[in-house]
Amino acid sequence: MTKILAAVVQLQSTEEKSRNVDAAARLVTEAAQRGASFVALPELFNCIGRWEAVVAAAEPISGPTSQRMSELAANLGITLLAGSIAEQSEVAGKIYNTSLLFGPDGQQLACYRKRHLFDVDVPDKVTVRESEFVMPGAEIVGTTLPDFTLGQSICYDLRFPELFRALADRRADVIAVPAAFAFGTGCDHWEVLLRARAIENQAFVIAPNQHGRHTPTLQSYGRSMIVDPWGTVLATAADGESLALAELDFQRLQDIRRHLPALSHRRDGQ
Ligand SMILES: NC(=O)CCC(=O)C(=O)O
Repeated sequence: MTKILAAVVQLQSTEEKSRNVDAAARLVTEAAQRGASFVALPELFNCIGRWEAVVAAAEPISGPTSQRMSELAANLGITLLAGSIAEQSEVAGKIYNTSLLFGPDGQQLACYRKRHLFDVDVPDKVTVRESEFVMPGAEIVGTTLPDFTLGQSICYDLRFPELFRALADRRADVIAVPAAFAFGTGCDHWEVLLRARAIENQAFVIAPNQHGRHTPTLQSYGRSMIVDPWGTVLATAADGESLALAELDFQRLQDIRRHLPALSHRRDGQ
């Protein structure tokens, strides 16, 4: 198959897990009913807010949220990227920020732990120290699916082109960026970075984001997006909890790579 319909789910998650998981399930179901066979949820979709609340909500990988997502994928017969959840770690008081991938039979196909942690202090825009609560992941994850190879990242990873190049080296056709990208930085950086990563790695970029205010000091930018390998934005979510859908045409991807073979023009293997 050279074409599939993909969907990104935009959420305004809270600290209330059951509400968030129900909202996610409702929009994933709507996306599947509209024909999407690959659906992606945003970062920390099942609980976002104060870090203490996120840590308290952490689950093992095969916990209630992943079981619900596995069942959802199987019932709908779709491939589901469960954006990220807080995963319990071996260190007290710390979690992993973990993205899980489920196949159409409900099987867990991949697990990616966010590698780059958002420790920033941008005056009047955003101040966060994710590493106080989150352990960095070590692995780079690319998974070959029947229709395409998926590379995984999470949010702040978007600023590290070397991760995306490593995913391109693993032959990623689609790179997922589930995010809770901050409003303060998102206005200027979100779309530019997504389009740059798509163009330079000649891959579709699937970027479900959180939108709106989660706490008085934490606000996400929204504008969840699907970008094609030419850098064209194929779909953007409206503000609020919503969906954006777009066709991924893998023949077009191959054509772009053939006509403009920049990835094979790299010097010194870089
Ligand atoms: N959750 C995150 O990693 C946020 C990253 C972000 O907002 C950025 O500007 O980078």
